[in-house]
Amino acid sequence: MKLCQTLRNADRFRTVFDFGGREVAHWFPGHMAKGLKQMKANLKNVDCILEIHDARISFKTSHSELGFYFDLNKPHLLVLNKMDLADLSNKQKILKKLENDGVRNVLFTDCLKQRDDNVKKLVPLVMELIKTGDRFNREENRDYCLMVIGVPNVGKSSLINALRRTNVKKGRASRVGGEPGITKAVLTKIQVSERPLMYLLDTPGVLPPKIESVETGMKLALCGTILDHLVGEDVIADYLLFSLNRLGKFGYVEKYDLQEPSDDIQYVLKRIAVKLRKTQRVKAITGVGNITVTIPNYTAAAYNFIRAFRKGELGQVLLD
Ligand SMILES: Nc1nc2c(ncn2[C@@H]2O[C@H](COP(=O)(O)OP(=O)(O)OP(=O)(O)O)[C@@H](O)[C@H]2O)c(=O)[nH]1
Repeated sequence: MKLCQTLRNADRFRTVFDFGGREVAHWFPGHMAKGLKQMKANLKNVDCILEIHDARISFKTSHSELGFYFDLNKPHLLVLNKMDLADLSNKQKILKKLENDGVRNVLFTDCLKQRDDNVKKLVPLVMELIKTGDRFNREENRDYCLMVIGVPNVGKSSLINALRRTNVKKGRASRVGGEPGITKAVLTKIQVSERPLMYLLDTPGVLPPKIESVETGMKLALCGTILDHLVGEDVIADYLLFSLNRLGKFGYVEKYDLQEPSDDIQYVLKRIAVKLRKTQRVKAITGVGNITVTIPNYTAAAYNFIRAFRKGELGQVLLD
């Protein structure tokens, strides 16, 4: 039954996405190199690195291409955040793949949840890693210091806030934003636990310098890592449709009152625009005078489609 569906889908939907000669280099601003340099310079002041990734792009992409890998001697914990948005039905496979890549310490988190049990596990887990490793020049320090690194908008500030909610019980420490690049202050030191006394160096979101494929760049864009306008909302929306169809996630059909799944982004955006009344009235000149016609606002529809995905309204996915 599943095989039949797969074969039917293979007939109906694109199996490869046409990136139209796009180049990733244009999407990544140069200031990120500065951020990376500052992080590297501060590594000697930390006991453990928290590398935070989006659980929807959790393994293939992140560790063949996105790993920061800059100090393999430091204890390292990979936090896969936004687990509420990820399809984790095959979690064991993800963990196995990561293990094959040499990543053994992994924690899935949902930082928006008021009390996430996994967030609670973070400090004890980090302590275990630090205790079994070598603190080098930090042996004398009574307090512990972590560095949180990750691409923009992945939830670094939210993780810090969740840690503080759990372990320090004081209000918000880090500003949380919906647009990539909101963590502007470089390397702010924030307390995240009282016992043991633990601080965390928050860093600005940076992309690793080497992103090999345009497809990885597009997945990052889809998850809100790169400012939409740098990539283009129309192409992000099309890649989203391509991905949903490929994964058999057809929640958009019911949400936007479509008759059936479609691979045609113009058609889907038109239906979304009609459903959400995102239409524009424009003047058209005809042979018999000016008339006003109503046309779909494709940009507004694409915006809504992408936002719905990012909020999890189109279902949980694993983009790798
Ligand atoms: N669904 C879901 N959304 C999350 C989670 N964690 C963070 N977010 C949302 O993701 C967006 C970015 O979160 P931030 O904490 O500002 O991310 P950041 O990595 O500090 O962002 P930069 O400052 O751009 O580097 C916000 O809209 C958060 O509400 C999560 O676990 N689940």
